[in-house]
Amino acid sequence: MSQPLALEEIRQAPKVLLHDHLDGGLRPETIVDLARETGYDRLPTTDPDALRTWFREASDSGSLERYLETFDHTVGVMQTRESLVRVAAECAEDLAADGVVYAEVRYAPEQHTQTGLSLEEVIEAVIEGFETGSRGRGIKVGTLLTAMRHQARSREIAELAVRYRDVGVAGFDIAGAEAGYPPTRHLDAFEYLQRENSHFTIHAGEAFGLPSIWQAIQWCGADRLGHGVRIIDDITVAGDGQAKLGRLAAYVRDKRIPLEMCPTSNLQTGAATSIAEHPIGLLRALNFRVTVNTDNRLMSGTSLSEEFAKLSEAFGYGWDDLQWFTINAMKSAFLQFDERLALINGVIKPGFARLKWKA
Ligand SMILES: O=c1[nH]cnc2c1ncn2[C@@H]1O[C@H](CO)[C@@H](O)[C@H]1O
Ligand SMILES: [Zn+2]
Repeated sequence: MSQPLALEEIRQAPKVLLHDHLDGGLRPETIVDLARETGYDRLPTTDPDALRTWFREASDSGSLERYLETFDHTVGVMQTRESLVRVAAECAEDLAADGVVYAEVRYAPEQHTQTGLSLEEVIEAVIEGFETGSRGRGIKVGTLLTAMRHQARSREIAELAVRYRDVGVAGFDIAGAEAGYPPTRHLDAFEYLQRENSHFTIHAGEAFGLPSIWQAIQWCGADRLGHGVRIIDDITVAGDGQAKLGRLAAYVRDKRIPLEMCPTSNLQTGAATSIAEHPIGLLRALNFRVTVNTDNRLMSGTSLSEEFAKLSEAFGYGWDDLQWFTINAMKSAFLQFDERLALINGVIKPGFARLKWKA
């Protein structure tokens, strides 16, 4: 196995991030500032370093439901226009500093109306923050509007995703606890989006298995799968190493349905046991359209470069593999084809060529 790629070098590579939650990536210092400014008094600690550690440890429970409880604090300080603008701007800055050239960042507008903001005000504040934070930094950021799967506002949020699609919103998603809240609960929202020629991804196959993935694709028509790790349950590997794909796994692979994989997050919620045993290794070897993502940089104490560094160490991935994941992600973006092509040919390929030439 070759030498793992160094983190500092991976940071130089032009990367693409499709699955990152706005309320899962705040800087601890900012949480403390915003709590003070907005009168939020339920933080477990007001020391930024201790807070950073608290989020990571509290997210390590092995259960998605408990993992999601930590979001009370980030969502709690994101209830004003100013805080949303700041969090979005800093998100763009942090991703750009990590070498991300294109990102789709998601959040649930319905969670940010506790002190009276309208859904439109929330969406406009986040778009403004991303514009400010991206300017001059060589990054383009689109947003995905998420509806919470245990709530009943998905149709309304889907309509907003369509209304704002040409001005900063790239698509739609559903998130939250998966068990007990199947994607078909929100079928009307997905059917509406399909009639509107709109794009969406669905968190599926993370805490719940194949039925969730099957519904997301065959009932709801998802363009991409958030996580999708449990597709592994439809693949058997024989003693001689030959893999046999069931009908659903074959469909996902043959239709080139993008999997937004988030390795570290999966270890924390119990969806995988270690990076080395993470299904991403097999799925990449079988040529599924795998992409690498962060999910929640704060809860997982990670960045996209760090996710790649861990994978390089566990699976021996080199520059060609990283470029493959990156081009997969760019091909899967909710962005016009000509813009995707321009980024692949004008930014990603030349960027990786420089790194390969140096190596
Ligand atoms: O990995 C995940 N699986 C399911 N839901 C998630 C995950 N990460 C975050 N959220 C949920 O999405 C909301 C909007 O960003 C967050 O508030 C959190 O509740
Ligand atoms: Zn997620």
